[in-house]
Amino acid sequence: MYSPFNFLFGWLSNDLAIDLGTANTVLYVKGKGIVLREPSVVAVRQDGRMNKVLAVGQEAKLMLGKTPGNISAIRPIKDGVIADFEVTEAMLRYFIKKVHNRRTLVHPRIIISVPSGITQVEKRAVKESAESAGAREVYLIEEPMAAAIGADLPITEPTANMIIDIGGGTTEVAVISLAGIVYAKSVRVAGDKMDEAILQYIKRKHNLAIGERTAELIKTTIGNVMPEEPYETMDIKGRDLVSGVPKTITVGADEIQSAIAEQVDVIVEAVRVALELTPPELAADIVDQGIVLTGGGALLKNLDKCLKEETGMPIIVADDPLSSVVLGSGKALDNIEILKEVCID
Ligand SMILES: Nc1ncnc2c1ncn2[C@@H]1O[C@H](COP(=O)(O)OP(=O)(O)OP(=O)(O)O)[C@@H](O)[C@H]1O
Repeated sequence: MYSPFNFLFGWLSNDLAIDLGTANTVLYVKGKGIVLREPSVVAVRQDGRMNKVLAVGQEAKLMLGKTPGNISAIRPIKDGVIADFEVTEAMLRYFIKKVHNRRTLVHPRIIISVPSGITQVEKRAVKESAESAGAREVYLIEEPMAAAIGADLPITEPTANMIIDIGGGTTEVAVISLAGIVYAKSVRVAGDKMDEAILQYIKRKHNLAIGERTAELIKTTIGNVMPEEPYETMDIKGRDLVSGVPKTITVGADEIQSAIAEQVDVIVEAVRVALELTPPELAADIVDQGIVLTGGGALLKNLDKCLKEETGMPIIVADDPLSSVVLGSGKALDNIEILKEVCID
């Protein structure tokens, strides 16, 4: 409900929602909406024992695979969890400062989304890195819950809300009812594993070495789970593994489909298992209301069609799948009642 106090509080507040993703970090400021979206990459130079941060986000991503010996472009989040604590903290500190116009005295309340079913140790790492980066209070929310709120599903109703969130590191499949998670499964197969599979395929089939950025570009350009003839093609550059010199080849969408088939199967299987384990009354709701697809992986061409064919359920791609998680976390932050119900310890 609108109130001048809420308005004023929202305006003065520095509270943040953060989707600390394997591929992208997205920040939402209370009262303003999404204010930052950058790749979760940090370029670090090793000076003896000290590490110096050279670049963060987009600038650092451009350096992936192109750095000289003493500089490394690090992705500190792996499979949805913190793999490098120090670098994650430096990245968070940089992003928080950036959205608060480099004011260092700001100590916001922060809500961060985490994969469902992560360990206590992994949760503590997220909380501590946010605290070290300047947070006053840290709340955690499970990604599928945040994605469901962000996709405007009626999570507090006694009805099944089924969500599939496909990110860079994890695919989360969950059924939510009455603001609680009835079923959740997180599998560590998502966009990154598809990129890796494309990279290996090009190496094996075409004797061409490519980097992970090129592999991702192939996926987002001609990646298609059910391509049709005439197949889309793309010219890609890499290093010929036989002659050792740079070379350009043409790949087709049919090839990329077979390269990522194993990863797509894992996702389909996770959804099938979730449907099998959902209590019958809730399963009936899913038949009526369908399953909502979020995360960057939802943009993979025809994945929705393939999931529909494999499960027989209606599949709805969220309006802005790359933002669902952070928008949901932001909504929770805006509403204390929801925040109390959906946050985890
Ligand atoms: N058009 C597209 N087609 C296929 N994949 C895409 C497309 N656009 C983005 N992606 C993929 O989506 C993934 C990133 O999605 P998202 O930002 O939701 O993940 P994340 O939140 O960083 O990861 P996680 O939730 O696993 O920690 C990347 O693997 C990216 O390549």
